[in-house]
Amino acid sequence: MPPRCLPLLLHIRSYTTPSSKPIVHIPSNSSIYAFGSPARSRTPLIHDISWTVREGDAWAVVSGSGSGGGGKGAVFKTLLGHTRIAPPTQGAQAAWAHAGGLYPFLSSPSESVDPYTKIALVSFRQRSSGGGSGAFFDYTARYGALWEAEDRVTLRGSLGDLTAEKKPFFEELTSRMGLEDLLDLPLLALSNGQTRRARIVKAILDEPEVLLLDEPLTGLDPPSRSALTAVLAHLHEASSPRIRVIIGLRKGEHIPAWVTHVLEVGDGRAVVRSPGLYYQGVGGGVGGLRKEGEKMGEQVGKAEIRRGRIGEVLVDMKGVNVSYRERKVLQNINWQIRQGERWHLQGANGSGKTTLLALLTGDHPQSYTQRHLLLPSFSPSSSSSCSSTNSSPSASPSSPSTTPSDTPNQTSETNTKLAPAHTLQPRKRTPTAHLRRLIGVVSPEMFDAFPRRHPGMSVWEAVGTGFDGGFVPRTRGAARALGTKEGGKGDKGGQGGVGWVDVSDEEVDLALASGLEGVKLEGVDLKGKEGKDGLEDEDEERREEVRKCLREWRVERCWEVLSALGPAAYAPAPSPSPSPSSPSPSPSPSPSSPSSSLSPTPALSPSSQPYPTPQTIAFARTPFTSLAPGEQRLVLLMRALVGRPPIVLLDEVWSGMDGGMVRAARAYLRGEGESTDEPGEEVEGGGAKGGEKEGQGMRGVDETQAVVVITHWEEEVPWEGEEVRRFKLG
Ligand SMILES: Nc1ncnc2c1ncn2[C@@H]1O[C@H](COP(=O)(O)OP(=O)(O)OP(=O)(O)O)[C@@H](O)[C@H]1O
Repeated sequence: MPPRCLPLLLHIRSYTTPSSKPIVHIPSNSSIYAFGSPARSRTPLIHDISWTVREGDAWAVVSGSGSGGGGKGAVFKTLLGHTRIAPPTQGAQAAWAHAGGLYPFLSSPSESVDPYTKIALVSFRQRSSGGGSGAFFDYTARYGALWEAEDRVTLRGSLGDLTAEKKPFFEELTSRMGLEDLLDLPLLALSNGQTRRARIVKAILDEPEVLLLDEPLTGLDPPSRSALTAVLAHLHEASSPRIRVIIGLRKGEHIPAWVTHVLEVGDGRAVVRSPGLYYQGVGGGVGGLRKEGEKMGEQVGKAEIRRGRIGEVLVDMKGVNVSYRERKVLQNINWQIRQGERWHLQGANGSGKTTLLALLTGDHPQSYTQRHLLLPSFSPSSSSSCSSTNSSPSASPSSPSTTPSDTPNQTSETNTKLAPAHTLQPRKRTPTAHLRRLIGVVSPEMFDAFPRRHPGMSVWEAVGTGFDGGFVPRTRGAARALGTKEGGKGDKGGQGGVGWVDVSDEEVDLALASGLEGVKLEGVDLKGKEGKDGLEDEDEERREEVRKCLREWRVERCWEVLSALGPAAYAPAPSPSPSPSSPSPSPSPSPSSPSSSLSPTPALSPSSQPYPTPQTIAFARTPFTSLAPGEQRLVLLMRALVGRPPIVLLDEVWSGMDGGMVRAARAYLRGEGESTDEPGEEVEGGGAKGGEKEGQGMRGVDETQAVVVITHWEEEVPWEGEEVRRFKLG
């Protein structure tokens, strides 16, 4: 896409003299509140904001750290009329309203205009989910034949009817944005980057007066990024159509050259900066990812490689192909993924990265037709095992066996080691439900599809769905078990089920048949006591012990990820009250509510404090839907990690998160908290010097797990150098 200019942009409509009134105006020292909160009794989302956008300005709104992901989100909500702006005095309020309110340039004494019909937002969120109902929607539909009429709407059809006058502009724009060859594809078939570009093009063609683009460059490959930046620069200069663009960026993200002003939002404050000054305040790397002077990834990968810990094969594909009629998307792909490996999956938008991952997760129907696609599955013939370590999964065991014969019956002595618990099988023979348990996924599709309709689903419940990779909270028995009376309709667990995770009969069976790791199960004979009287009773007893054991491990895991990635890690607060950035009405924790299961091992704490802290407990109870999008993303990352699955897929994992969240997540993935808290110095030959707890505690992924990261930004991969392997799709 050569950087041609867009002459047509400038001539499509006759130039109209710009209004001398400001485009956006928030009077000095105003506060912004979520709707429904009384002015003086609640913490504002943003306080002391003064902001005026004038004709010709080009603004970027940047989330600073400590914003809880709601920083720029709160500003965008305000621009869309979804918050209440409170000027400091009644006089200021009256003057502001008289001058035209938030959008003075749209106020006209002669005609009444609803300004919000003139404003459009394109967010990093990809597709509309469940028709906006919050129900789960099948994000895998695009991989199969598209049957429904609505699924067959083409990109061209979705862009609306074109007048003859607009047609040249349309052609120029779609060509510049690399969409011309995709116009006749079903909208649903487009890749994430293609969809994002298409949505921006549609918004431009609709010619709003103000266009809000939240993280428009996220997920775009470098050529698409340059093309979009150039189009936006021309749009900024164009007098017709006159579209004022305001972009939202993460702190540290590259600020396009045409941006003239920056509004930085964080910690409930908004500060105006010039882009030049702003650059000085930002550390290196993308998205504020790297701390100054930080050298990434020296501890984990290299040490593990030295120790020869790179392990068994988890995925094996040879000659893999995917095509849709004549459109060949993947051709002859050979790839092996092993334990301990950290992969960076690269490729331009539309090169097939998501398709490849959908083969691994079994979501893609063509995964069944591959001749050589071996995936992990629970091995029915491997023996049970129960580890005394804390770092490995329960019903999501982490050490594979390439052949069932590698796993002879084990005694209780071997139960203290990582035990083989799953095996490689052809996709055809691998139940998809097993793949859901064995592969943790964060992706734009998952973010969009994750159901938000479940009444009051708490953060705890959302995280807990990661144990089986499903979408339905698993806290049915919580109210009874925890002895709470609060389990009303929609809150079956009482207090959001916090401190409880159900373990199904099927999971107990799986644990008994395939292995059970990471769980203290002293004295439980998983093989049964054959020949004794009352075998049935003993079986039942054993099953209940296994269930209890799994449940305790799961509860502990939930607290670990919530502590490592929750607000205590990204926005530590001195008191348990919710941070201003969190719009959620988190109940403050009552000292009586945590049951004994709310007090897991203090040694796992990221700081010297025992966890969970009151702040973490309050966060666990918060309704998932009330979180800012960045926080929801982080919760879905917790969900992907909580079961310690052997494979973790991180697709565009940082979008929507602020700098503090990204840093907390990277530190957890790389085990930085672990090395600071528990010295456990790594030594050649394995083990850890003086570190009984090596591999335990605050390490998001360990050497038995493989991670695949998909991003167009090298800097976004949490590991670097020789510890990262690269797989590039052409
Ligand atoms: N049902 C379909 N019919 C035709 N083409 C399809 C269909 N589904 C996907 N494609 C095409 O397959 C290609 C690969 O899509 P995929 O989502 O895997 O790309 P990607 O590498 O993940 O891109 P991005 O970086 O934008 O996320 C795209 O060009 C897409 O248009």
